Amino acid sequence: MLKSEFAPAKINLTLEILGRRSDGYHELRSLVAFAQDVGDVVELASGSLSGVEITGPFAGDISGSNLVDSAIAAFAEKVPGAAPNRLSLVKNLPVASGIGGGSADAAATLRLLSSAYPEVSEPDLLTMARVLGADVPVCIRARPVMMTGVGETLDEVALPHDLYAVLVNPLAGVPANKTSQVFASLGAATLAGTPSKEPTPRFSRIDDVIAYAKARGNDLEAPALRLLPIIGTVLADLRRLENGLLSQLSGAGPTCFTLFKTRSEAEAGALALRLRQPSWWIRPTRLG
Ligand SMILES: C[C@@](CO)(OP(=O)(O)O)[C@H](O)COP(=O)(O)OP(=O)(O)OC[C@H]1O[C@@H](n2ccc(N)nc2=O)[C@H](O)[C@@H]1O
Ligand SMILES: Nc1ncnc2c1ncn2[C@@H]1O[C@H](COP(=O)(O)OP(=O)(O)O)[C@@H](O)[C@H]1O
Repeated sequence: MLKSEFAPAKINLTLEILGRRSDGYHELRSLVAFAQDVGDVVELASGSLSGVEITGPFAGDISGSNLVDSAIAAFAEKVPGAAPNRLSLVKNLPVASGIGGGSADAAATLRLLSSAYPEVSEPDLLTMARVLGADVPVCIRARPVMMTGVGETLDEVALPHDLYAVLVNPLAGVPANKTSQVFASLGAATLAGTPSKEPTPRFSRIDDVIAYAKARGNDLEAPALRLLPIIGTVLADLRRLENGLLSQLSGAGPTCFTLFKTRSEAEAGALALRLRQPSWWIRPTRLG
């Protein structure tokens, strides 16, 4: 059996942008969860050459160098003598969509490669992850966290068990530098110092999560809507779904989500939306 790692979709249940740093990056505060059964798969393949072969419905949409290759290179640099590896990637997640697909793939690659090196710890992987992208550390964890800094500070959060979502992407054309355009369009103020840290929230019931997410929202929603107005249609359609508790944008978009209390409600929501919008990518999932 070849080894494989699941690379789950990341969902920003909230995304507050606290200000712009002098290096152009933004300090943020985000409640992040992961889809339990929607994601890419990174697998060790046979062959002696280092590199990645890509299959799956969105294999053709990755432009430029693949983050899996970058992760292989980052691992080889930090672990001298690491054997070259041929990997395969099943690309199930739409590319550049605000659910961190590339970051999840890079993180899954680092986890997979490290499984042969017990001396490589999670802090080592988090250090490698930081240089690959702001969202890669959180995808190393792949568990619910409060994410702060530019994405490198991770505080574990307990989410109620029964939290379900429908993820929706309209598969509209997205510009190559979408994330930096959305951040730039926000026009956030320059930070004077390090933002003060809030206590990590505690959620005993789903209603606590909904109240928190409603109050915090996603600060990138307005600039993302300016860049991709179809996000407005997605959110309007999601907000009409029966039993939906909250509909919001994830990351810099354009993927949006609606939260539900049960799997059957999420599945019914996905089915209803597929009838209205057959060309959209629509996935019900459990969050954790
Ligand atoms: C917005 C978020 C929220 O989770 O998610 P996505 O929409 O990408 O899924 C992330 O912060 C995206 O992380 P990631 O996609 O890894 O970003 P990077 O490749 O490091 O940076 C892409 C660009 O986004 C901007 N950027 C990113 C992160 C951050 N904290 N501040 C920023 O200003 C910068 O302009 C940077 O040039
Ligand atoms: N394995 C990969 N999967 C997805 N995108 C990748 C990958 N490798 C490189 N990329 C590039 O990274 C950029 C961001 O992709 P992605 O991580 O899917 O976006 P987002 O963070 O918005 O969900 C895209 O321009 C894409 O071409």
